[in-house]
Amino acid sequence: MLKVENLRLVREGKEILKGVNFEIAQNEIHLVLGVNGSGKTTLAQAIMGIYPCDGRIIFEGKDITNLSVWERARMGITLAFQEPARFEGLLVKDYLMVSAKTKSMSKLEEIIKMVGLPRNILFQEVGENLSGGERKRIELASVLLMEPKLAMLDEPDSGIDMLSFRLISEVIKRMKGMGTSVMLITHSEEMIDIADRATILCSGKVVASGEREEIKKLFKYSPCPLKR
Ligand SMILES: Nc1ncnc2c1ncn2[C@@H]1O[C@H](COP(=O)(O)OP(=O)(O)OP(=O)(O)O)[C@@H](O)[C@H]1O
Repeated sequence: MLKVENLRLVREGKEILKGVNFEIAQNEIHLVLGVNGSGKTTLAQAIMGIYPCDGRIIFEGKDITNLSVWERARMGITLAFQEPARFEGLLVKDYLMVSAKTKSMSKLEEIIKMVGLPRNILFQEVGENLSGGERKRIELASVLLMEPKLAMLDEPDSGIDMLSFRLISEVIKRMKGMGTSVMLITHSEEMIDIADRATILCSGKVVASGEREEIKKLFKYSPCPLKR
């Protein structure tokens, strides 16, 4: 469903993506692994259309390289940020309602339960009062409510406890069950077990892409062979 061809991206004179090629199949959980600074977040931002880049991005057979973020979002692509949202004064229910495809309180309640949060959190503010883990789950709830075709999740596993880690893994599997393809960005190999396939990014290049177990072994052996 997504094909990235020879993607190149330069920011402030630095080449961050150096000709990235990879594909995500329909209804697949695809893990993008890479050490810090390998370009994972930049790749997701380029696919979302946040930064202009050279190369081609094909989504469901259409060339979307020159489309805006909003046009891509309308086509069913979404990106959940690494640092979850903070909006002082905005209630969780209102934050979620903006992105929800089905705008009903019962849908919000169902999803908030799915991500393991209590119903009353809907009436709290999306701000400092919530922990990082809670805001991560709210971010995940907002992605679920969008019902996207492709969800790119940037490090949903960072800064969370083991219990939340299991719950987030379950939610990602359910996303797949609901027909969403998932591009999962992480530098932890623990999340690889829920993936179907994986890609290793290193210094802005794809060094391997393929079956989960094969990539898991490769990453353990040599997480970034291009780095000296
Ligand atoms: N605005 C910018 N200008 C110049 N270089 C940048 C800019 N933003 C990011 N970079 C550089 O691009 C490289 C890739 O960053 P990116 O955040 O995409 O990596 P990452 O793999 O997601 O890292 P992490 O695992 O630490 O989140 C890094 O070396 C970073 O310093």
